Amino acid sequence: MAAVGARGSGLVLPKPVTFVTGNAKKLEEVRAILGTSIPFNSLKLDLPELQGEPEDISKEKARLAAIQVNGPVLVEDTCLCFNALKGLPGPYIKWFLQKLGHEGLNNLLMAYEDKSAYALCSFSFTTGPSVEPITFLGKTPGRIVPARGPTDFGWDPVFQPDGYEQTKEQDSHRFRALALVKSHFAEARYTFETNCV
Ligand SMILES: O=P(O)(O)OP(=O)(O)OP(=O)(O)OC[C@H]1O[C@@H](n2cnc3c(O)ncnc32)[C@H](O)[C@@H]1O
Ligand SMILES: [Mg+2]
Repeated sequence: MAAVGARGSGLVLPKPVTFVTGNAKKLEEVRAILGTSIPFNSLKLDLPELQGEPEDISKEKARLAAIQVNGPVLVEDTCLCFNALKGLPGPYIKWFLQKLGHEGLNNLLMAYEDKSAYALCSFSFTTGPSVEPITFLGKTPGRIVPARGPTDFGWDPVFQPDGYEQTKEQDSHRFRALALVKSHFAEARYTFETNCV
């Protein structure tokens, strides 16, 4: 992977990592999961999103974010995939949720016995605008249920993860994908020329 220079055996990046998202709840979860393991700044920006496969959408978000930030960026795209609908709404869940609401999401599966679904988080990281992003995936299997519980984060009320007794921070699509991001950072041993603010 390209980086600006090497100090010791780690790669030296010109700036701290910026996590780019327009979603305050995502940012809250990423902060809670990462703690101080990867120091990062955040930037609230709603990036345009490609249509297509989750990994490609996430990588393209990272490319666009890196151009804006002109430095290392981390981005994330989340899908909610219904197995009976062959993975749809998938990356388009934001718009389905906005237009149909929780009840409408349940109604999409009315004609099917199979209510199983999975949440998929795709984080992409790049050290800068000219570097191909790397993607880290985390998946949570579960099922679509009538809305219950807190209503402050997206489709949480209608998605019941298998083994849902654990809290989201301990075991979720986001947690699993971020575990891979952390491993990557530990292996690469990045250091930064300037401190995070
Ligand atoms: O700026 P970005 O990071 O793209 O933020 P976004 O809100 O547009 O997020 P996505 O494009 O990834 O769309 C995912 C949709 O799923 C929702 N969502 C994402 N993660 C979730 C989670 O863990 N639980 C519930 N809803 C979630 C989110 O609120 C969006 O409506
Ligand atoms: Mg988005």
